[in-house]
Amino acid sequence: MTMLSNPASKYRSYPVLDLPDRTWPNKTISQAPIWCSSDLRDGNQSLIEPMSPEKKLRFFKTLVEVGVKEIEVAFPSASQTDFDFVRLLIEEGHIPEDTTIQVLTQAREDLIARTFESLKGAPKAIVHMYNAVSPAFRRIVFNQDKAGVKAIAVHAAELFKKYAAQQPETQWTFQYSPETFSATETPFAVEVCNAVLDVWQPTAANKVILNLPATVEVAMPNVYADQIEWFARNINHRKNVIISLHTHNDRGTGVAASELGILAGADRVEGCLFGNGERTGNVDLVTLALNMYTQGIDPQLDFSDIDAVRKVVEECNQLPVHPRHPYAGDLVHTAFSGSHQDAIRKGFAQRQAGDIWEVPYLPIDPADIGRDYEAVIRVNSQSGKGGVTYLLEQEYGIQLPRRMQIEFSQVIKTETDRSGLEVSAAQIYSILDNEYLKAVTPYALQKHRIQEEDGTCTLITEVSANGVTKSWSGCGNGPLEALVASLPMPVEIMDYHQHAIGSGSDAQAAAFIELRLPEQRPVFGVGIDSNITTASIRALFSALNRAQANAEPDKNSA
Ligand SMILES: CC(=O)SCCNC(=O)CCNC(=O)[C@H](O)C(C)(C)COP(=O)(O)OP(=O)(O)OC[C@H]1O[C@@H](n2cnc3c(N)ncnc32)[C@H](O)[C@@H]1OP(=O)(O)O
Ligand SMILES: CC(C)C(=O)C(=O)O
Repeated sequence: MTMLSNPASKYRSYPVLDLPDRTWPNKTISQAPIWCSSDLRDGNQSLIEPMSPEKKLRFFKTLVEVGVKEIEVAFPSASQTDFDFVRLLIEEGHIPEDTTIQVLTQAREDLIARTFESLKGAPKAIVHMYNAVSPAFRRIVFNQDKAGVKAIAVHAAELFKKYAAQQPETQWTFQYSPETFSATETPFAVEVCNAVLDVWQPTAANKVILNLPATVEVAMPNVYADQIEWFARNINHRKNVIISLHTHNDRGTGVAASELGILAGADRVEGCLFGNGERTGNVDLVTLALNMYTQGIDPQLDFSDIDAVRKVVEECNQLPVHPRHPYAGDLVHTAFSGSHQDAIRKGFAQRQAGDIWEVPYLPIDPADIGRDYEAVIRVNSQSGKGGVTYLLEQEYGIQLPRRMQIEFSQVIKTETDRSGLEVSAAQIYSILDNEYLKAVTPYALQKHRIQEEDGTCTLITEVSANGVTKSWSGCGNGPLEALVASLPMPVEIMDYHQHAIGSGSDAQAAAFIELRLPEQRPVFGVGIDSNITTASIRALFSALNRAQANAEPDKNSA
């Protein structure tokens, strides 16, 4: 089999509503929805190995810590493990007062009875019932017409009332999902939901949740948003109904669908952390929440330590979070490429406390979600001067002058091109050390002495020149001028910079000198020492030796 030249012979587009007066495109999200995690149900049912009770409990506690207030914890009629987990939460008192557990059941009496049984003694609970209502499911799965499928839902709604009445100690919230909602004629989905509401009779004090799943994502997110808006306009008891979204990600637009669904009037969102769930997953609650956060909206979920949350989720699901996963992936705050690094470095440098976040290429301050800045810039052969400079600054406090940034990044690029690998900050420093600080041939400074008299400085150096010890002496207005005067060859100083590294008694000085021998291109030298004059002298020798190395062999020999 290959892809078809005419896919229309096999695939068709799903129903699109006629909604010319749609309002959602003009809206913005201004507050967080009610969040419901389905990690322990939809997420769990899609795992290679479902979670053990210990893992489920660990995950549950993490969800509570993050701030999720509604947590779908099980499908209690599906397995003894799920049933027992609900019992454990209730009997061992793991459910905080402000948190409501939710459980799912098919619309079948035996399963409904078992589901209510699992909840005995719960102070409050959301009981969630579903049946698929789309044409394909009516025909293929239920072999029922519209009336038959509606009757399944209505009958189950009646059973909910019956079983709930037998456990009056619990404060019940009922939830109904017309499964495959997004692949259903929206008027029919409304018709079924209205029939369920006729049974449940929601009130302001006891609202009903109508959860509208994109069970399989079958169309673009704008189509889903139209369906939500149409549904919200036409459903009875709108004020007493919580419209909930449950998007999957088959087309890769689960997040977009939920966001547009919120614009279209939804009050609540079900999903999973980092997007686990059937097939391509449920909508990722972390991405949704942090998308809001980066628009200045309090998401009411706390991901201040996103890596700790990720660790729990990865260990419980036994699935890795992709390195490129929005916000949480290992590489998502990292720039390897030169122009990105340059812009990020400038963004950080120009930031003032209290500024609106505006660091190029970083939609969120990694520190807000517990990430440090170490991984923001990493250097490989795609990198430029900005990255190299940033790492030396951050890790070693060394601030290369601008022209030296250009020169040194070429030194690094030669190395990364040769190896094809990333270079760490430590490797960059080691290259700087070998190339500049250890540039001691042909001239190795042994010692120096400075005398100052009547504003004139005399500098005497003892130098090993090609292994022969020599003494050079020169005068000038300052040590550097005196040193240049002492050299046995003409040199021109093109640039000079110095700065302190660190503070207090451990402080060091870094000096950078750009020097040119006649008819040669300028090169930099670097010196680091606790004494600034010594650092400068070392920098000059470093530059001189590097210039000599570039010079033709028999030129300038002393
Ligand atoms: C989109 C979702 O994620 S929905 C949730 C899916 N999650 C799960 O299924 C959790 C695990 N499920 C299970 O362990 C099992 O399905 C059980 C224990 C719940 C039920 O198992 P079984 O009794 O063997 O039934 P099974 O799941 O195979 O369902 C098939 C029957 O139920 C009917 N059915 C399926 N869904 C529903 C529903 N929501 N409401 C009413 N009937 C339904 C089917 O039409 C079929 O009926 P038929 O036998 O007359 O043809
Ligand atoms: C049960 C429903 C909400 C579901 O999981 C889905 O449709 O994906």
